[in-house]
Parts: sequence; structure tokens; C-alpha cells
Amino acid sequence: MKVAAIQMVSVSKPDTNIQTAERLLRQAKSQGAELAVLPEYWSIMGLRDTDKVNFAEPSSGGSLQSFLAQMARELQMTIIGGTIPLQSEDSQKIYNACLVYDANGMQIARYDKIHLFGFQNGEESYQESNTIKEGDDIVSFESAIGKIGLGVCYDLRFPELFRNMGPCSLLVLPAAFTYTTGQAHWEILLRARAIENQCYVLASAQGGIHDSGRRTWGHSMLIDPWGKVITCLDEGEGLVIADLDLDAMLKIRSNLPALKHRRFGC
Ligand SMILES: NC(=O)CC(=O)C(=O)O
Repeated sequence: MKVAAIQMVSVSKPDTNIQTAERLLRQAKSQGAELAVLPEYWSIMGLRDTDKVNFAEPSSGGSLQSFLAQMARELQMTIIGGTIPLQSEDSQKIYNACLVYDANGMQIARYDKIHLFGFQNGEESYQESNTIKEGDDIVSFESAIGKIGLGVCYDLRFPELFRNMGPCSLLVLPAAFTYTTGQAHWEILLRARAIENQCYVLASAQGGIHDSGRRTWGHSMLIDPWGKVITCLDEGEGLVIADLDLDAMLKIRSNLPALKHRRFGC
């Protein structure tokens, strides 16, 4: 299966971001992608956190959900819709939700970001819990290539989340790592999750300077189950696309059966 990760530098106008997402999804399709993932907050990343709340849709439907469903149906592609803001029971807070659509445009999974980012170093300060309500449920779904597990951005730092999914063929991570933390940790963490779970990791990122002044790290990439980076972007919009080789994954698991050697409770 050919998979693509789309990278964006989302601006403060959601309509412009939707046009960019559509263009890049069409490009992924034209290059043969059967599955594509958008980055975290692809429609609203350019806005300040407090303004993002105003763009939240009810989970029963909205224009972002219609867009994702229609693109999946028209392009006949599984679309992992990055994250979009969905309303929660608390009017001050939204879910940072990752919705998955199959090639018929049916929503087949929803994951709400569980771990909420907090960081301050004197120059930058982020506190996602001010405006985001955390999810509670670990989510994976079945596909033609086996189980696909979902995480969002900061979740990458919590290996137990992915371990608790059971063996997946592919972990998918829409993200918007900051420039500062991404430069230091992004690739190392992604490769660690691929190596310890002996599976592919597909990460789509925001990468550049946004209208809000925030700078993100980019470096969307696909990593194989041996921990090798197969393809990677730098900053700026674009996409990475590559084939998954499940036989190679099974060979790695057979040569080095670390998943079977786990000792639960130790
Ligand atoms: N932006 C995030 O959610 C996470 C991040 O930047 C980090 O973990 O570093």
C-alpha cells in the first residue's frame, strides 16, 4: 500500500487551509496514494488557541467533516483527517479530534488527543489544557494492511499509548511539534516508536512560521519497522509518499522477536 503524509504551514484563514489540503490530497492521489494523512490542526493552526474554539463543529457533522468525507469518496482513498476541532460538553473547551474516513467516505474511527501539550522555557509557552478537553480512549482500526493505530503530536512522548494498542502494522501521527522541541526530539521519538513496536510510523506535521507567530518543525516522514527514515520533508508545505512492505516488517519481527519477548508485569 502506498501511503502519504501531507505537510502544511496553515494560515489564519480556514478557507485557504481547506484549499491547500484539497490540493495536496489530490496530489497524493495522483502519485498513487491509497491512504493519506493531514497534519494536526490543518484547518486552524494559524489561529490563536482561544480563537480555535470558535471553529469547533458538533461531532454529528459540519463543514470540515463533510469536506473530509467528500474528498475520501471522490479520491477513493482512506483519509486520516489530521485533527479538527470538535465541540465538547464544556463550551469553553474543544476536542482535538482525528477522524478517519474510508474510500466510501464513511467515518470509521475517531480519536481525541489524550495527552495535552504543556511547555514553557521563558520564551515560548503552550498550555493546551486551557482550551482542549482530553480524550480517554485509545483508538486503532483495521485496514487492508492490518491494524493502524492513532496518536496526535504530544502523544508521541507516551510509548505506553502505542503499546496498549497491541501490534499494529502502521502508527499514524498527525502533529504540529514546535520548532524548539521538534529540533531536539521529533525524529528520535518517531524512530523509537517504530523500533520498539516493529511497525511503520507515518507522521504528518505542520512546518513553518504561522500567522500567529508560532513556528513549527515540519519534517513529516515515513519510518520503517527497523527504524530507518524512508522519506522526509524539511520545512514548508508538501508531501511524503512511499510504499509499505509488510513482508519486510514480518521478517524483522521474525529475525528479532522482541514483541514476543515482552514480559508483562516486569
Ligand atoms: N505541539 C505538541 O502537541 C507537542 C510538541 O510540540 C512536543 O511534544 O514537543
